[in-house]
Amino acid sequence: MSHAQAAPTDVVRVIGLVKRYRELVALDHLDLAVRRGEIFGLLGPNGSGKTTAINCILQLLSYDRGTIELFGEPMAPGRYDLKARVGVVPQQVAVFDELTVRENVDAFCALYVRDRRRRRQLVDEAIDFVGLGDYARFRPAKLSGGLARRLNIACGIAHRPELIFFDEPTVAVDPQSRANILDGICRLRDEGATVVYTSHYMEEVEQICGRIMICDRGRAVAQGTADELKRMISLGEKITAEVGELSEGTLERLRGLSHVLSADCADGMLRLTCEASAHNLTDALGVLTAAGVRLGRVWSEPPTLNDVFLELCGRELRD
Ligand SMILES: Nc1ncnc2c1ncn2[C@@H]1O[C@H](COP(=O)(O)OP(=O)(O)OP(=O)(O)O)[C@@H](O)[C@H]1O
Repeated sequence: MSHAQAAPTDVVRVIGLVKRYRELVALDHLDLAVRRGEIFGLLGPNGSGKTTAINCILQLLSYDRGTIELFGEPMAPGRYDLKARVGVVPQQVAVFDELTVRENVDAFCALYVRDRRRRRQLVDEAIDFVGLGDYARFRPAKLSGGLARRLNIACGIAHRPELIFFDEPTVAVDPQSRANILDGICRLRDEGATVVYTSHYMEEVEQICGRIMICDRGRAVAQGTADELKRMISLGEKITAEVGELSEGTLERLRGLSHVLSADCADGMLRLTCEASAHNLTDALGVLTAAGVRLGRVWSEPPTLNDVFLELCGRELRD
């Protein structure tokens, strides 16, 4: 993959990042460019290097090679001026058990904001933002998993950072908190923040991210919008049909259609994969009808990001 293009609006720019843990190459010449005001998705299976990349960018981890710039300036462990402009919501909930919800948010905000009055306002806004107003006096142990995640988010965003990293914030979260979290991330973007969002949930990434980088084994496999990624693969359409008896000859005729990539039948289900074409369904139905095949339900689906991952990396996104 070519080096990330520098653009004046890039908020994060990473070039050739290499991180090794002994023999294991966790990041293998990773390039990354995140534009101001976007939600940028890092999509990859467990162990693909997403957390390592974030920790290197934040200088929480040393790395072997590579250049990292934030807001157009070189990032280094001592650049507290840059760090103050960044918010982090780590994968594991990391809060103080002995402090209340409100005291926790205040403690994190105090790392960046000295003025007490200003801080009181920011803390109130962050608690409101994640919908924890009724729990402000609770200690974290009393919160459900989803509410604890929301507290984690409030702690990461209270100081109004321009750039926010969310590392898998919806893992093991109930649907209501998940919707609240995704909605909150979009609102942060709408208010002007730039967001880097890591996940192995393709649906979430597709739902909220403008551009997406697919990563695997520490490498950037492909990047673009979800539509651009889907156009990078040969698969354009998946057709499924409930069928009665189907002869090997009919299957062969389906395989012979000009845009069909594969045709297989098992347990009364016919599955076709096709290149993008306007006539896949009518062509397939033509063959099936001519052969007198009894049909039940028939449906067609566009590729998913899992299909993109499968074709580019040779395995499922979630294994
Ligand atoms: N401290 C460590 N020592 C040795 N290997 C590590 C360490 N931390 C991470 N790794 C390895 O580096 C690779 C990348 O891990 P990383 O946690 O960055 O992936 P990830 O995409 O964030 O996945 P996950 O969602 O599971 O955290 C994995 O193979 C992991 O086992």
